[in-house]
Amino acid sequence: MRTPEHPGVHVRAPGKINLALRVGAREPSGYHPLATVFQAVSLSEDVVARPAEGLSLTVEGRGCDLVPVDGTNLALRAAELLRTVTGTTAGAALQVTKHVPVAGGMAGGSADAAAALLACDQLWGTGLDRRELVELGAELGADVPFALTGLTAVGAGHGDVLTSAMSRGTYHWVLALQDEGLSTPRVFAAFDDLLDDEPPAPEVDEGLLAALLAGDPHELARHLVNDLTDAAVDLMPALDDVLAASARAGALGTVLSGSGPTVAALALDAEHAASVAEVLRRAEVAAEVLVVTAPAPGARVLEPVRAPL
Ligand SMILES: C[C@](O)(CO)[C@H](O)COP(=O)(O)OP(=O)(O)OC[C@H]1O[C@@H](n2ccc(N)nc2=O)[C@H](O)[C@@H]1O
Ligand SMILES: Nc1ncnc2c1ncn2[C@@H]1O[C@H](COP(=O)(O)OP(=O)(O)OP(=O)(O)O)[C@@H](O)[C@H]1O
Repeated sequence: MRTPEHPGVHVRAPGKINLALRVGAREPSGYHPLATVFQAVSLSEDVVARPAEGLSLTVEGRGCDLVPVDGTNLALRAAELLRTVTGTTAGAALQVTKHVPVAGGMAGGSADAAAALLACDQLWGTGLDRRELVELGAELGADVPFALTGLTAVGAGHGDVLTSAMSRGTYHWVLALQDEGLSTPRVFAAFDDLLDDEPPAPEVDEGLLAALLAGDPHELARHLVNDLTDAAVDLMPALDDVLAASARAGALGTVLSGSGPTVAALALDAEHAASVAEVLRRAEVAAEVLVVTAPAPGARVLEPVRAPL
């Protein structure tokens, strides 16, 4: 009797915001040392991996027109890397559904890579453990390990050396999304251009970690910081209006996420978040305004994909 074909594996992986992003001086490798606090949010990416000959990819959802579907796509690169490392000859048809804005500073591509790694690992039965997947993820991009682990974590090195951070409670964020993205290497290059002196070695403020431990959004708001803000505004001057409007909208605090242009505004609770979001929408400084909660879990397998009837 013929075994029915595997219906596929559905994995969801979160986008992130950086509650703090401290950046040091460019290293000879071209990378910058970072000290960052990541928080995974409820805006996430979906990847379904189905059995197939060879590797193929479709991308749908928010900003999908801006996403390459060739071998440079991070989800395809992740599947290819897993094949090389494990020596499997199995294939997969990957279906990516995007919700995280493309080039928005929220690591959507990295979430796709994390989700594809886990989905293909499950589909092919390669049986790598979480630690091995995280190591593979780091080869694909600095933000991929965090998309696998999720929740709240301190990132050192290039952002890929993670230590989990204790966090109490649920945080309510209002995200101001832009239509246009910002290129991460360009923002780091602008950061270098704006420097007068060598920046100090980056460190995360203990006050921020204490605020997370206490579950105190007022205290957390006081410690939000991003050293890439001036560089991102330099490349996209309209961001100044977004940051100002977010501050005026009554949020506890605001911060640029990663290399931008997404701006995150912290609210006290769900009701406050809805009112901040409404004020921001009326200010017409963002292409889209969303309310999300955090921390969210890392890449995880969802219910089995149903076989076609
Ligand atoms: C800015 C952050 O979003 C903060 O979370 C991330 O560090 C960016 O991570 P990412 O998009 O996964 O970045 P990668 O794909 O690893 O790097 C893209 C480019 O950004 C610059 N880059 C990135 C990370 C880093 N610590 N220093 C850098 O200078 C480098 O020019 C690099 O070639
Ligand atoms: N699966 C993917 N989804 C989105 N972009 C991808 C993907 N694969 C490759 N890319 C390329 O990577 C670029 C950056 O993608 P991404 O959306 O992850 O940016 P980002 O959120 O600013 O990243 P980060 O916060 O990690 O710097 C895109 O402009 C696109 O050209």
